[in-house]
Order: sequence, then C-alpha cells, then structure tokens
Amino acid sequence: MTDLPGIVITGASGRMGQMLINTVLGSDKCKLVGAIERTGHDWVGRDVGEAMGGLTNGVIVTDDALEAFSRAQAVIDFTAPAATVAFSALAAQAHCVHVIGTTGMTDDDISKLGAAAHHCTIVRAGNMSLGVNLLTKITKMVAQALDDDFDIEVVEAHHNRKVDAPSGTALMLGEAAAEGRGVILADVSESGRDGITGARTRGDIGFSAIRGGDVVGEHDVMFLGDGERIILRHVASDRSLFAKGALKAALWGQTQKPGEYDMMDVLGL
Ligand SMILES: NC(=O)C1=CN([C@@H]2O[C@H](COP(=O)(O)OP(=O)(O)OC[C@H]3O[C@@H](n4cnc5c(N)ncnc54)[C@H](O)[C@@H]3O)[C@@H](O)[C@H]2O)C=CC1
Ligand SMILES: O=C(O)C1=N[C@H](C(=O)O)C[C@H](O)C1
Repeated sequence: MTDLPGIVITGASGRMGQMLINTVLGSDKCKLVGAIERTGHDWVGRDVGEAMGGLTNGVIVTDDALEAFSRAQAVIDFTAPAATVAFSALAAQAHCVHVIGTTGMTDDDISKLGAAAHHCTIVRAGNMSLGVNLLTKITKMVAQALDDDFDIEVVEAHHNRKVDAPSGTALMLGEAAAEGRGVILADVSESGRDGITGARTRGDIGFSAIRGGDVVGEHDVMFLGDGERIILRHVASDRSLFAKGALKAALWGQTQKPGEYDMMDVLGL
C-alpha cells in the first residue's frame, strides 16, 4: 500500500478538485497525500474529507504547495492560469509529474511551463476525456479531406460558472482543424461576432460559446458546405470522466522522461 504513487490535488474545493479527490480516494492504484487551496481559503487547515461533507481521511488542506509536492509523485492541477504557472515551478523543484487541466492559459503562461518541463513530466490538455481526444483526431482528418468550400465552426456550451472562452476543448478542436487544413489557427480564428461583421471570410475557423445552467461540456465541430453539413459532436454528462483521464495521465507520467506531453500521448492516439 505504501508503495502506491502519492497524489496531490490542487484547487481542492473546486468542482474538479472535489471530483479528483473522490477519484483518487476510490482508486487502488494511488493514494491521496495532499490537498491544496489558496491562502486565506476557509478549507485551509481542515481535513479534506470533512470539508467535502464526508468522513475525515487524515489529509489536511494546506496552502504550502512545495511541502505537499515534496511528499508526492504527482500533482493534478485544475485551478487557474496564474496558479498553474506557479505550481509548475514547484512541481519541477519537487520532481513530481504535473498534470494540468487548467484552461484559459495565454501563450506567455504556456511558454513558462517549458522551463519546468526540463525537470519534470508535464501532461497538459484542455480536455482529459477519451471521447474529446478521439474527436480531435477525427476533426483533423475531416478538415484534411475537405477544402475551404466547407466553413468550419466550433460551438461549445458550458455551465454558468465557467470563466474562459472559447473553452480549452474548443481551442484543441480548432487547432486540429487548422492543422488538418495546413494553416495556423491564430491566422484564421474568428470569435465574438457581434454587430455588422460583414460576410464570413473564406477559410476562417469560427468559435461560439454558450454559457448557462449546469452544462458539463458540449462541443460541436461543424463543417458547413453548400447543400450539406457534417457535424461532429461530443457531450460530457459527468465530470468524473475528466478526473479519470487526469488520474490515468498522472500514473502514465510516472514512467516518462521529463518533457511536455498531452492526452494524445497518454492515450496512444
Ligand atoms: N482539461 C479538462 O479536462 C478540464 C478542465 N477544466 C478546467 O479546470 C479549471 C478549474 O475548473 P473548475 O473546477 O470548474 O473551477 P472552480 O472554480 O470550481 O475551481 C478552481 C479551484 O482552484 C482554486 N484555486 C485558484 N487559485 C488557486 C491557488 N493559487 N492555489 C490553490 N488553489 C487555487 C480555487 O480556490 C478553486 O477551488 C478551469 O480552468 C476549467 O476550464 C475543467 C474540467 C475539465
Ligand atoms: O470549465 C469546465 O467546466 C470545462 N473546461 C474544459 C474546457 O475549457 O474545455 C473542459 C470541459 O469542457 C469542462
């Protein structure tokens, strides 16, 4: 039992944090050794099981990330961009695998992960589910097969607490479509249409975001031609699939060399 890899969960009180804690506690392949929240959060100092409304489990929520990481083999991090950049430096110092689910990271944030990846294994993906990663592959294939006669639009829907748009998944799908077309997404990306926008530019990849209620995550990639449309869709109905994917990545990362990886690598897609 003691030889099982120890996992730390950051953002312990969050929607994904709590799901991840339950997933780790329910696994016979790893053990929970730490739970992190931001300084000043009212969970800091409390037993995480009790804070989640259940039985105590002996893991006390802390804001001392480096101390917790130094007792762990992997950190699973679904928090916010600035926190994730800071955690990556600490995970590198502690030589832990860093699994990153956080979305909304800028190019500058992502470039900062590069230094940490010299010392530790980083697995980062905007979506940890098998279905979305497969959809990403399929999107690239379809985009490769069709030309600009088909307009590409990515439409996503999420719950009303989500703070970033387009979603990390939508951007993954957009990147895949752009790769399939042999173009750079930044050169053709179109989002936030409003007002007199003019006609659609041929070759653009459009993004639309719906926010409301408790939607877990839905993504459509639409290829719209004259007289026909192809619509590829993924619907997530339970956050546990992201948590299971992240845990798979944390365990996979135990045998990898330092560097930056994604869920395609983990899933062998
Ligand atoms: N890649 C994937 O498969 C998925 C990614 N996500 C992403 O995960 C992130 C979190 O999503 P939710 O759990 O829904 O958000 P949330 O708002 O419920 O949770 C975020 C948690 O991070 C904590 N946090 C923020 N800064 C911190 C810091 N400096 N130190 C420690 N904790 C800190 C907050 O206190 C909060 O508990 C978002 O970026 C979301 O898009 C969500 C689901 C799946
Ligand atoms: O914030 C969320 O909830 C989700 N975020 C990820 C994203 O931005 O794509 C993954 C999933 O769709 C849920």
